[in-house]
Amino acid sequence: MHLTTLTESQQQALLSAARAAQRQAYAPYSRYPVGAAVLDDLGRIHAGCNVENAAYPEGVCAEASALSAMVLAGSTRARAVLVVGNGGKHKSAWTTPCGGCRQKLREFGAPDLPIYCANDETTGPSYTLVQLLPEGFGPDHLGAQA
Ligand SMILES: O=c1ccn([C@H]2C[C@H](O)[C@@H](CO)O2)c(=O)[nH]1
Repeated sequence: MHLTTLTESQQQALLSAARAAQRQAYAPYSRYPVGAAVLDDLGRIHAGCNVENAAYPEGVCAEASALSAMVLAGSTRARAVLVVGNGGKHKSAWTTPCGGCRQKLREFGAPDLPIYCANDETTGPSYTLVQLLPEGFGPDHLGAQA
């Protein structure tokens, strides 16, 4: 895999944390379990899974869940994110963060925040946050720093 900015041990830890989280997903409606893992500025990993709801819009994405765990643990800086979903084997089907989650990542990540895609069998492409959310609005616009 090509998580070049991370150590091999961090890569493997992110991947296994996200895969373990995916197995815990509560996705009875979409049947599309997702796991996410965030590496924070202290080198810690925080995982999350999607948690759906009978009132569909109340569902929470895996990335949002992982970011909440990071904030709960006392960090507001994400250094890398890995998302695991099984959309299919075609390149276009890799699970990338939804629009809302791209904005949530913008709150806690630099423009070059690496976002890695994987499924439960293999790893996929990676992107930077600015690639997925160009010209995004963030804390800096408000004179704030997360
Ligand atoms: O990056 C993504 C994409 C989708 N989902 C969830 C939302 C919903 O529960 C299910 C289907 O969209 O997958 C995530 O958690 N993260």
